[in-house]
Amino acid sequence: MLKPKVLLVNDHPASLLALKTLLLSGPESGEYELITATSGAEALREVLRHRFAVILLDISMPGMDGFETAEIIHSHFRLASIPIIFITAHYADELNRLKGYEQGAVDYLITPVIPQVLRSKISVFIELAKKNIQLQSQKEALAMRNRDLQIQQMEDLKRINATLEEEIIERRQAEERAHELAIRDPLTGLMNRRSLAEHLEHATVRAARRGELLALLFLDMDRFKAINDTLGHDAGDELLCQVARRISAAVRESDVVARLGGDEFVVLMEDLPSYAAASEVARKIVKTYEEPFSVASQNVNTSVSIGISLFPQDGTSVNELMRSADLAMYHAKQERRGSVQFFHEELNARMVERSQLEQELQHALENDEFELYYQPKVDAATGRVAGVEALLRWHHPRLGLLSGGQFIPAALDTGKVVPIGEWVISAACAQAKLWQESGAGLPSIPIAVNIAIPQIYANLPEVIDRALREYGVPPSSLQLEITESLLIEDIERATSVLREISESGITIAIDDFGTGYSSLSVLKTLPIDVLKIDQSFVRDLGKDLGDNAIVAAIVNMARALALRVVAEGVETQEQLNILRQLGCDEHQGYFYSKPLPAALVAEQLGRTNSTSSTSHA
Ligand SMILES: Nc1nc2c(ncn2[C@@H]2O[C@H](COP(=O)(O)O[C@H]3[C@@H](O)[C@H](n4cnc5c(=O)[nH]c(N)nc54)O[C@@H]3COP(=O)(O)O)[C@@H](O)[C@H]2O)c(=O)[nH]1
Repeated sequence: MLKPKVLLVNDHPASLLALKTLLLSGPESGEYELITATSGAEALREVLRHRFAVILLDISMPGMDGFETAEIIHSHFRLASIPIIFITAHYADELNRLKGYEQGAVDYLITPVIPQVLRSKISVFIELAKKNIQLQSQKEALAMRNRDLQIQQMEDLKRINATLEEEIIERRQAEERAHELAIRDPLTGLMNRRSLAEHLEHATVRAARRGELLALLFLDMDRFKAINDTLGHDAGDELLCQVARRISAAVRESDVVARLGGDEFVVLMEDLPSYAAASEVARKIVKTYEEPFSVASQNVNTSVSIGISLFPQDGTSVNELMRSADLAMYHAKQERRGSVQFFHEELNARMVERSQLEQELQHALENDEFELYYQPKVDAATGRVAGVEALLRWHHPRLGLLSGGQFIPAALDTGKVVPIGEWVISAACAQAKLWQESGAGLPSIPIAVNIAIPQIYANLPEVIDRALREYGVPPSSLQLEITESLLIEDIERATSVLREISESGITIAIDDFGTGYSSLSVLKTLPIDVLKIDQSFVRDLGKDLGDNAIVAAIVNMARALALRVVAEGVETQEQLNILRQLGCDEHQGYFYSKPLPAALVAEQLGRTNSTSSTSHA
C-alpha cells in the first residue's frame, strides 16, 4: 500500500533540520514519507506533484509567506482539503493564530514544539490519510470490479443476444420449413394438394370477377406402378422428379403445377385466351413424354393421360373442378393411354352406370349369372378346329347379355377379376371334361382362357391345378391367353409364375400381339407357345400394306422362335387368303364363327371338322 506523505516547509535550514530530526526520530516515522520544501513556491510545486496527508507550514518565509502559500494551496479545488498545520516561532499572538485558522489551518503550533504533541497531531492525519488511501484503493478495486462486472455483463448480454438471435433465426427457418412442407410436395418441390386447392379457390373467385376462362388439367402417368415395382422406389422417385420438370417446362411460368401424390399431377391455367389453349398445352405435355426418361441407367418409356375441366361450365368449386378433371382423366385412360379428354356431362352418366355395374358385379358370381361362350380357332393347314377361346358372357338381370368388353374393365378395377377368373378356369375345365366324355366325336382340343394380370399373382398355378384335378382333365386341355401390353408391364414376376405353369404342360399364348412392343429378348425369356396377332393388324389386311408387312414380320419372328401364330378377328375371305399366303398357322374370327354357347359351338365344331375332312380329303 502507498505510504502517506507529509510536507515540511521551512526556509530556515536549522529549523528545517530540527523539525525533520524530530519527525524522523518518532516511532511512527516509518508510517509515512517526509518531503521537505524551503519556500512557498517549492511547496506549491510539491503539492502539485504529490498528495499530502498533512502540510507543516512555516509562516515567516521570504517572498511568499506561509499564509499566502496556504491560501494558494486551498484555493485549488483538488488541494482544498489538505490539512495544514502552521508552525511558527514569531506569530504567536492571537490575531495571527486567527488569521492562520482563517486560511484553513487545522492547527497552529508555536516553536519550540513539544515533539510528542507534533507527532501525535501528525499521526492523526497519517491515520486519516492511510484510511483515505485504503478507501481510495477499495474504491478503485470496487470500480475495477464494477468495470469487470460491466464487461462481464456486457459479454453475457452479448452472448444471450447472440443465442436469442440464433434461436430466432432457427425458429424462423423452422417456420419457413414447416410452411414449405405445408404447401410443397417434398419430392418434386411442386405445390401440394392443399396449396393447389387454395390457389384454385382464389383463381375461381378472380376468374368469376373478371369474366376470365380457367382450365384444370388432371395428369396421370401410365404404367407408373409397374415401373416403380420393376426399377425400385428410388428410380420411381427420380422419374417423378423428371416428369415434374418436363411438365413445368411445358407450361407458362404463371401456370400452377402441383403434385397431388403418387403419379398424379395437376396444372391450373388461369386467364386462358380460349379453351383450345388448354387442349394445346395438354397435347404439348403429352408430347414431352414421347422422349424416353433416363432413370437408373435405363431408358424408360411412359405416357400420360390427361383430363381437362373448365371453369365455370364443368364446376365452380374446387371440388367440382377437381372431380370433373379426374373423371375426364379416367376416361382418357380407358379410351387410350397417352390421350387427352375434356370433361362432358355424358362422362358423369357413364360413371354412374359404371359404378352401378361394379356393384352388380359383386353378386353376379353368387347369382350364377356368368356363362362361357366359345370361339373356334381353325388350323390353316387342315381346316379343322385346333382349339377354342373361352369368352366370358354375363347374363345381366337389367341389361341382358353382356360381352367381356362391357364388364371386364369394371371387374379389373374392383378386383373381382380374380374370383371371376377362377370361375372361368373351373368352368373351362368342366366343359373340357364334358366334351371329352360326350362321345360326340369332339376332339380333345385345348380351351384357351383369358388371364388377367392380377390372377397371375393370386396363386394361379394352384388355382389351375385344383381345377384340372377336380374335373380330371389333362393340362393339355387348357391354354392361357395373356395380353402382351399388360404382361410386359411386370415381366419379371410374371415370367416365373408362367414358367411354373408351362412346365406343368399347359400352353401359353400372347394375346393382342403387336400392341405391347415387347422385344425379342422378352419373347425369348417368356415360356410361350403361341403368338396371337392383334385384330387391329388383321382388320385392314389388303387395304393397308403396312399391316400386311407387320403380319408378315410377326409370322417370320414366330417361325424363328418356333412359336405358332394365330390371327384373330378374321372376318373376310380376303383377310383369310392373305393370312394363308403369309403363312399364319391358325385363324379365328367371325368369318368362321362368333363366340357361341357350348352346345352351339359343339355343333359348329362338328360341321367345320366334317367340311374340312371332305375338302382336305
Ligand atoms: N380376363 C378375362 N378377359 C376376358 C374374358 N373373356 C373375355 N375377356 C376379354 O374381354 C375383352 C372383350 O372380349 P369380348 O367382348 O368377348 O370380345 C372378344 C371377341 O368376341 C371378339 N372377336 C372375336 N372375333 C372377332 C371378329 O372377327 N371381329 C370382331 N370385331 N371381334 C371379334 O374379340 C374379343 C377377343 O379378344 P381377345 O381376348 O383379345 O382375343 C377381350 O379383351 C377379352 O380378352 C375372361 O374370361 N377373362
